[in-house]
Amino acid sequence: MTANQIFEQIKAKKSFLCVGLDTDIKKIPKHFLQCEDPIFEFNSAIIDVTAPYTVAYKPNLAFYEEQGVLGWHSFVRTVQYIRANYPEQFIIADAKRGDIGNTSAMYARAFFEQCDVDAVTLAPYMGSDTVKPFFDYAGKWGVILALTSNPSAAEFEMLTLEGGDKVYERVIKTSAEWGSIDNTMYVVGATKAQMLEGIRELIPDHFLLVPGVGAQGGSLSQVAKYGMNSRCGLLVNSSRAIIYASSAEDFAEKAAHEAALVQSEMAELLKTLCQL
Ligand SMILES: O=c1ccn([C@@H]2O[C@H](COP(=O)(O)O)[C@@H](O)[C@H]2O)c(=O)[nH]1
Repeated sequence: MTANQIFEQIKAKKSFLCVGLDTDIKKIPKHFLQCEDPIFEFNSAIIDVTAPYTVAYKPNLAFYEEQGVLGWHSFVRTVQYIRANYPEQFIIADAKRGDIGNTSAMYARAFFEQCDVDAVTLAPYMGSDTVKPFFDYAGKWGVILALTSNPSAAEFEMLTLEGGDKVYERVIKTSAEWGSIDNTMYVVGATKAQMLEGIRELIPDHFLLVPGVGAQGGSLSQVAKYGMNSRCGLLVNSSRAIIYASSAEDFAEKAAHEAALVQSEMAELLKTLCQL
């Protein structure tokens, strides 16, 4: 998928919501535990009700790997389900991969060949040879961690380097040369929304994946104010606040309601800030 195709979806849905499929078997409604593949059954129910309000899904691999081989199977089935039923949706494997070149090439094959996601999140700490193998696949994306949403992000990402750049700024400036606006996105946490203004000076045109609204308390309006560009340029993720809106029988209805609320705020922001 190209950046323009993502933008077309944003315009069509009036949404830049990414629903995070952080499916914790201990948190899903109890009746799913009788199914052969509870995580997949829960995910497909959530996807069916949230798809009208979202342009992307982001399964986080930790929640699947925690279940061993069965969890990987649930992950693959979830990706196949989205592809088959909602082919317009952008699928991000939140795996935070990155290793020496030949190993990274194996990660890229795993996610782009064995399992047809659109994008993988990447830790850039080890440098260009760890990220570039993901750019060998036309239409696929690497989503590079830049300024993350967690409280201890400052321990490394905010350190000032010789020359004055913060570590996350150097990550962005350097890695922006490795790929293009059609294969590189950056993770910037919604909990650091005001920093988006400076980040946009470095990368005005790149898409940003922004986690941290909802359960982590980041502000959607602040993210849009500081981070939106003329083609929106944002995918804002919310996981727990949507998928666990209720743990009772009405879980799907409540998840749809939460997603619809976020989408209507997004529609308003797109109208005001992006003239859409
Ligand atoms: O900086 C980051 C990078 C990744 N994440 C991931 O996004 C979701 C957020 O989930 P919520 O339930 O909406 O808080 C989760 O998968 C994180 O691992 C992040 O939060 N911050």
